[in-house]
Amino acid sequence: MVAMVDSSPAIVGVVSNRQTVDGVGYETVRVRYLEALRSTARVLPLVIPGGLEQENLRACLSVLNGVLLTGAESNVSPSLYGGPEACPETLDLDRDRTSIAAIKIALSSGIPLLGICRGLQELNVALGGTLSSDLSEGEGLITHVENLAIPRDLQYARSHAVLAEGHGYIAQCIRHSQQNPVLVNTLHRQGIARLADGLEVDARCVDGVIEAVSVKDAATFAAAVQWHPEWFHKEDPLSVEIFRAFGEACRLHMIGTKLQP
Ligand SMILES: N[C@@H](CCC(=O)NCCCC(=O)O)C(=O)O
Repeated sequence: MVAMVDSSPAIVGVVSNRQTVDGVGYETVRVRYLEALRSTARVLPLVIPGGLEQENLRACLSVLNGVLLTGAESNVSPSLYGGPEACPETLDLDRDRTSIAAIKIALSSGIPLLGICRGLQELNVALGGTLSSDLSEGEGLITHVENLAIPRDLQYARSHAVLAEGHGYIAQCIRHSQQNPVLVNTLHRQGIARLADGLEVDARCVDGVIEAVSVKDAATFAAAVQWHPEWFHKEDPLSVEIFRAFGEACRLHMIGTKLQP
């Protein structure tokens, strides 16, 4: 008798951005994130549109084995963490609604979660933390924002060191990659101000800014980074480590759900 091997891939939802160009609305995801999921995490990405109703989002997550929260130019609405009012053009309330709800459902159902840049900020806010709306106003902080006047590859070049601390998922990835401290890229204006109680710090920049976090006592991989591992997902040892660890957790989730009666 020939044993049947199920080769279907784990499926990872990617929350998209709502953007308006020439008066027309679009849901967008940068292709680099989808490529990192397909070729390095070895999972199948599916886009989750922003602004989904709670019921439909639950239905969506019930067939997923992981959630990726990408970076975005838009900021998390300060109304979600008691911050100062922001210009509406800088926000994406549809994405906020979907991401925050998706984080809560994923964590309560043991679905693996990876946040990148805005995704890290969403995770902190979803769990009750706050954000600094402009890190450049903090005394003694290095520049964390990208220079938009230079070519894209240079904007994503490694620019400052982060040092692992604790034993969370990203701290482990950094140590496995055998580079600690490790140089990362940086393309964000905002950052964590007060860390949510449910999170632990996995890495910090030399200036003290929190650069990576893990969910305390999570049932599975649930972590986020402030830098952009998707940019070097094929060749950079730490980026490969992060996407592989996430992919592995998604496959374990898939096997677990298939074994359930
Ligand atoms: N707007 C926030 C988050 C910054 C961020 O996620 N940048 C990534 C932009 C590129 C991308 O979409 O991947 C902040 O300024 O801190």
